[in-house]
Amino acid sequence: MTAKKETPMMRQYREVREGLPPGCLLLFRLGDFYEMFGEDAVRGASVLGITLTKRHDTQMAGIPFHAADNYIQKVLDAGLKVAIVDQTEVPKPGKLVERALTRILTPGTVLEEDQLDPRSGSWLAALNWDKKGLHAAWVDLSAGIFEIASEERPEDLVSCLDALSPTEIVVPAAIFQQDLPEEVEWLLKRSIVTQLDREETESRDPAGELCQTLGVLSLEGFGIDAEHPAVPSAATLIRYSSEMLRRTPGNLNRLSWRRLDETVRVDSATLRNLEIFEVTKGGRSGSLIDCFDQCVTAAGSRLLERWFANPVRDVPELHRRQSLISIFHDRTIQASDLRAALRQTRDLSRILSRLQNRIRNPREIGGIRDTLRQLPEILSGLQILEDEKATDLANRIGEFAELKEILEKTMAEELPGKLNDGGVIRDGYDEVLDRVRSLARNARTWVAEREQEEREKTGIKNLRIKYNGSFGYFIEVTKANVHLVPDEYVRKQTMTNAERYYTEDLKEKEKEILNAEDKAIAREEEIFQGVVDRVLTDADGLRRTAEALAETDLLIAWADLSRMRGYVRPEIDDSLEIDIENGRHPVIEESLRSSPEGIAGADSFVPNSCALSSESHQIAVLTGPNMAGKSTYIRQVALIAFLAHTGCWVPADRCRIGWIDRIFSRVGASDELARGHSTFMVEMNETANILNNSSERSLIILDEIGRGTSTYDGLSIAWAVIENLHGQGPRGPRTLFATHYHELTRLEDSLPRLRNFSVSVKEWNDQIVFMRQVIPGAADRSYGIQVARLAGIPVPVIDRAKEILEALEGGSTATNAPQQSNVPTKKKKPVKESDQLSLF
Ligand SMILES: Nc1ncnc2c1ncn2[C@@H]1O[C@H](COP(=O)(O)OP(=O)(O)OP(=O)(O)O)[C@@H](O)[C@H]1O
Repeated sequence: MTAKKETPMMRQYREVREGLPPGCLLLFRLGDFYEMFGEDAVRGASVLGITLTKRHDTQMAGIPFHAADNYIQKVLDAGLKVAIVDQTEVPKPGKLVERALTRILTPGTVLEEDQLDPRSGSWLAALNWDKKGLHAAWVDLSAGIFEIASEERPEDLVSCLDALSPTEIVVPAAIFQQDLPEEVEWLLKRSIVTQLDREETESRDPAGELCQTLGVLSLEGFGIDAEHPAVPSAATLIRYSSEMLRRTPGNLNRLSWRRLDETVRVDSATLRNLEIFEVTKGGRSGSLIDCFDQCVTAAGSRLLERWFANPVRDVPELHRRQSLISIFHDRTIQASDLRAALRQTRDLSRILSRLQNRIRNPREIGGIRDTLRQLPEILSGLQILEDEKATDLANRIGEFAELKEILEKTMAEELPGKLNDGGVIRDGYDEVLDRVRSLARNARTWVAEREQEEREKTGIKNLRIKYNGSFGYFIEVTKANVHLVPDEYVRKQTMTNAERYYTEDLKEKEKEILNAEDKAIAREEEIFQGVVDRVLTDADGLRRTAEALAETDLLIAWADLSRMRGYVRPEIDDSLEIDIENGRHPVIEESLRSSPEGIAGADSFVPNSCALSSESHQIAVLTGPNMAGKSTYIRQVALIAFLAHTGCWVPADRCRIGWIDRIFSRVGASDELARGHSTFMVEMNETANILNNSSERSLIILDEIGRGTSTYDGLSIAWAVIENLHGQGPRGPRTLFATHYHELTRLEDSLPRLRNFSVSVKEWNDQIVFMRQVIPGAADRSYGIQVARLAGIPVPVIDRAKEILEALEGGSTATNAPQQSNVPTKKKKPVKESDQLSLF
């Protein structure tokens, strides 16, 4: 049997297919469709839910070219890459059209508007792990941000990456042959991972490669040594992105080194526990970031995400952000005018990134023009404030008067999404273009007039001259009037109800029109490219402007919500204290505002104060009934501390915080269970991390540690943990410890820097009323049974529980209750002094 001869087009296809990286779906442009063949077609059809067909034994599936974006998004969501082969010349009859691989789209390298979340960064990260620690580089190609970091303790860097939530991570395949730290494995499990071969990740001169892309002679200008252990990861990212974009990224000119000791470290567990970016059950709604995002521009929201992912210890920088909020807070009218102007701006930084990577779209150039139109108003809006920091912000915004004039002169007011649609360049700007356009217009008028003439000549009242892509211009006559058609009409196509004809002079005109239109589009393209090149000469200034606009938007949004919600400017200093007067939990406060009936009947948030000092009142042990508000209180303190380090104002009447190096939390464990650890193991791992890594500058919140094991073991561990955090020295980390172990309140007698607090409740007719107030002193009872009743436990069970409790507390056995010695009571010591407490 002879092998079937390969067609030239299939050769074209095969040549590209063979060179593609694994996991790619190849979309091959065939006229108005992107086609997939063979295995790609089978896979694509199942991912996209489209029909699989077969032609000459080859399986095929296609998607319309014009609707490709939606389909591409689905493929990327399924974790696959998409290779695009486009036609690179205008098809000519009888000749194989030239095609080329123009892009490989991967989740971390997409730049197209439709495939990016406007309010979230799109991070592509590269990791490497060796004896010196974990090394990483990450880039947002859609915004031109490029950073590296390296840490001896992998968990520190993992939490920094966790906050960024990379859409794709590239790693050398060999990394999996080593024993990876558990945190790294966990991070990789949650992302789309691309494994690269050795030759793709190793380079003789990674620093040199980086310099070339960034357009610099050395990395020293960025404060980065060529031997920095994360430099190879950064070079890997450049190589990988270049392969996917089919060119070196054109919008990277800076590399920053994220020094984690300049930031407030918030480990991954704490990010999740405090629901900073996502709520525990998944999704952004109800998270802290959601509560603080009231930006009017997408770039403002992305900046908020970056500031939340990178809380800083840099007190002057925090003061700068706070002062600007303060000005916008006080000058409401000016701030609202600025906001109105910002609302009219477009996403400059993403548009620029696309242009710099040769993804051009006339509407986006219109977006730049629309933004430039707003700049004078924004500039004067900032200058009018007559404030040094607002002026600094204004100084980062350019005017671009000349560029604006060029865009006004050249670009039409209403712009099409595609260059080929025509109508991009204004009438009157270019003589050549005007001439060809008027030829086309005249010819079209000729056609319209001709229709009228033909109707009169033939007496066919409903005769129409129409146009379609495959036949060009034709005359359409309904079947009933066919007998009136003159001889010179040439029949072209028969329809159910009509006949279609052409005439020689109509064909001549058609040629003239199409010719003129082609010429017009070619001329428009030439002018448009000139405009794009001109925009790019201002790229650096435009990018700086975009950053300043995003900052203005974010700070005005924060000022606005601070005013609406009654937030205050926190004082941040070098002290070792936290002093919050009437603090509130920002997310719960807002949710109570919108739904006035909480489960316990609360109708508004009850504020509570907090005073901690590493040197005097370092540890607060918080007791109180279930549902009283212990977790809420300790979380609210951590959230206020977190917010203060982003520059934001905080929900309190007054707040002073000595800067914090790390925020630790040990609360909740749900999603950690997925790692295959028991609740108790997770709890102990996290506690070990806290004990080993906290300093006198840290803030720790601990919620019921020790509850995952037997009461005595748990209590003993909790007791020893508090003693360790207190330590023997003069100071220790500021700590809030919420617990149901009332025995721990006795530590106040032996540890001078520990204070007891409780959340108050009142008893009324055997019911409890939650007061939500944190007061000095330990709680007297647990009220667990009353809370169980509130939760809907059946009455007989509640009654029986009461009997058992009474029996335990009174030592009676009349109710057939368990013996007191088997069940720890809340009021009694956990065990006999001699056999347990002597340990403490
Ligand atoms: N200060 C407050 N003002 C108003 N409502 C509050 C306040 N604090 C807590 N709440 C409400 O009470 C509910 C229970 O609070 P929280 O979970 O903090 O209690 P808890 O003492 O930690 O309970 P448990 O010991 O059972 O874990 C919260 O979901 C919230 O709706």
